[in-house]
Amino acid sequence: MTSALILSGLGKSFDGGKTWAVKDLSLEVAKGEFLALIGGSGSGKTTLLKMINRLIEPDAGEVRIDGALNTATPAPELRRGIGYVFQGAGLFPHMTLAENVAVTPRLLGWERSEIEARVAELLDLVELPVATWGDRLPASLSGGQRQRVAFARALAARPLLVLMDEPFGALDALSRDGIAEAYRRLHDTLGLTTVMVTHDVNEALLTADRLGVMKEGRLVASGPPAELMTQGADPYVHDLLDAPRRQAARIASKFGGANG
Ligand SMILES: Nc1ncnc2c1ncn2[C@@H]1O[C@H](COP(=O)(O)OP(=O)(O)OP(=O)(O)O)[C@@H](O)[C@H]1O
Repeated sequence: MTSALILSGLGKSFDGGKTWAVKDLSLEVAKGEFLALIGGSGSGKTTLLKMINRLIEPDAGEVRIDGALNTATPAPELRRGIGYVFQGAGLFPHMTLAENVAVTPRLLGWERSEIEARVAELLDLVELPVATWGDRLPASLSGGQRQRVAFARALAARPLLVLMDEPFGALDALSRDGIAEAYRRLHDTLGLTTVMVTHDVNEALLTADRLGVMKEGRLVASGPPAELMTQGADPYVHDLLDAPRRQAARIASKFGGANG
C-alpha cells in the first residue's frame, strides 16, 4: 500500500548551512494514521510540518504525498488539497462562519449548491449547525467554537491529509480535551491521515496512534505511545513521555488524602 506521506532526508537551514532546523529527517506515515510530533521548543516541529505543504521549502531531501513529489504541483494548488489547522484558528474576521468554511471550495470553483451542502454538512459535523451559526462572525464565538470552525474549514475540500500545528493551543484544558476527542472521531470517520505538532504530551499520548519525538532537528524516536513509554531507551524520550506521570504523582502526593 502507498504511504500517505513519505519524508526522505529532509533538511532545512535558515542560516546557509551553519545550523539545521531540521536535519536529515526521514519518516513514513501510513494512510489513516494519526501521528503526533512532540519535542522541545525549537526542535524543528513546525519547520517540518511546513515543509510538507511548502510553506517552507527544504534545502535537502524530498516529500511525497500519496506517492507524488510535493514539488510536482504548484504550491498554492498543493495547499488547497491539504488540510491545515494552526493555533488561534486564523479565521477571516470579516467573513461569516459559512463563508470561512467555503473559502477553499470557492477557490476550487465548486458549484454554489455543492458548496452550500458541504458547508452545512461540515458545520453540522463540528456541532455548529448552519441555520444557527452560519451567519455569525468569528469575533462573536468562543475560542473553542472558532477552533471547531477552523477544523470545518480545513476539511471543506475533502483533503485526506491534515496538518495541525498546536491546534488546541489557545484553549483551556477542558475545551482542549473535548475538541481533541471530537477531532479524533472525525479523523476516524473520514479516514484522514493526520500529522499534529503539539507541546502537550498528554494530548499526544491520548490522541495519536504514533508519536514522533524531535530533538535538535532530528527525529530521535518514533512509535506507538505504549511502545515508547515502556522501552524508554533514550533518556530524553523517557523524560518527555514520563512528564504527565510525574505530574500526576506530584498532584496525588499533594492532594491525595484530601478526599479521604
Ligand atoms: N523563518 C525562520 N528564520 C530563521 N530561523 C527560523 C525560522 N523558523 C524557524 N527558525 C529556527 O528553526 C528552529 C526550529 O524552529 P521550529 O519553529 O521548527 O521549532 P518548533 O519545534 O516548532 O518550536 P516550538 O515548539 O517552540 O514552536 C529554531 O531554532 C528556530 O529559531
